[in-house]
Amino acid sequence: MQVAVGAIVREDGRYLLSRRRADAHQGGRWEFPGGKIEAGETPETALDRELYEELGIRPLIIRPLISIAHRYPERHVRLHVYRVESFSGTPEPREGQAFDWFDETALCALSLPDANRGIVAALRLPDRYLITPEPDVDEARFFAGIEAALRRGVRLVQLRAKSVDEHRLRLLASGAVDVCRRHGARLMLNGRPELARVVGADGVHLSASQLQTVQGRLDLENLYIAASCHNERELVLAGRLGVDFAVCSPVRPTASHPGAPAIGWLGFEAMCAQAPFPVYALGGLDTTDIEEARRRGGQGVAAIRGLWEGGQAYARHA
Ligand SMILES: Nc1nc2c([nH]c(=O)n2[C@H]2C[C@H](O)[C@@H](COP(=O)(O)OP(=O)(O)OP(=O)(O)O)O2)c(=O)[nH]1
Ligand SMILES: [Mg+2]
Repeated sequence: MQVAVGAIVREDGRYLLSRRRADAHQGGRWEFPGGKIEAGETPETALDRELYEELGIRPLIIRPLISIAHRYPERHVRLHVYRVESFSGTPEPREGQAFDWFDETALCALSLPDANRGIVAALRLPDRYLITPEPDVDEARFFAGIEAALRRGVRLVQLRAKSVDEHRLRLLASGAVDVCRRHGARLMLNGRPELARVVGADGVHLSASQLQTVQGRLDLENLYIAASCHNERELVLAGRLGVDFAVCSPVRPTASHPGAPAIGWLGFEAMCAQAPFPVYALGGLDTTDIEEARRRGGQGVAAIRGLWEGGQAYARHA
């Protein structure tokens, strides 16, 4: 079943959610308003009709957010989710449903249909994800580089330091957490979940090889979990593990991974269609590619060089 869904956002950043009728599928849970796409409709026209029928409003500015396929035991759905950034009219419960406006924290505490986990992640994540270049001995310059990116608006950072020992990684991670905190940004640690917790990181980023070793769902409570994926098999593993988002690469051939076969924008698009969570494009990209990544169904762009000091190389791995 194809479904059009609207994440309606108000000026104060709150989202409108309605309560599903007790006797409906997923009854009693909170939903983003929307409904079934009927024959002859596009997702956009269905969204327009549904929001009018359910709330008496007309969407004015909408932006594709994420597309999610989900199998409930009793039906399969594909949710075409839009961020509704402006609308006309005043929302009223035209079908007798309860509805309310929720900020991000309240949203995370609601009981939502299982398919909605990826919607909430997409709403909370930014459109760029900085991956740090491998740090060299000049740590001051390394932290200054992170700080400069944060000043340019980066809000999500992965500390990736593959060549350092555990002790130095811990120091670097603590320093990176501090810098990110000061800018209201989140830090993902490429490393062990225990270390992420100890240093106060916001999440852990798993390599594709770490993905192979985890069995079942990984429950890290309030830590974000992300993973690097290069093909659809790895995306399936990431889904089983319950990641919040993934990075798919390489979209273009890169200097840091010479010889790795590029997936191209078409490959990226196919991976986004498969993933029930937000996906960043990685590999030879910078901020000028964000629009393309979003058109292909992605959350945005992840980059080392492309988000670092205006694209300058920092070290040999950058
Ligand atoms: N509207 C909406 N549907 C969702 C969300 N998450 C989610 O899994 N779904 C599922 C639940 C349903 O199986 C399906 C929507 O179908 P529906 O039957 O409620 O659609 P509708 O509004 O056209 O319903 P109705 O007129 O028949 O009452 O999508 C969500 O956030 N919003
Ligand atoms: Mg509905």
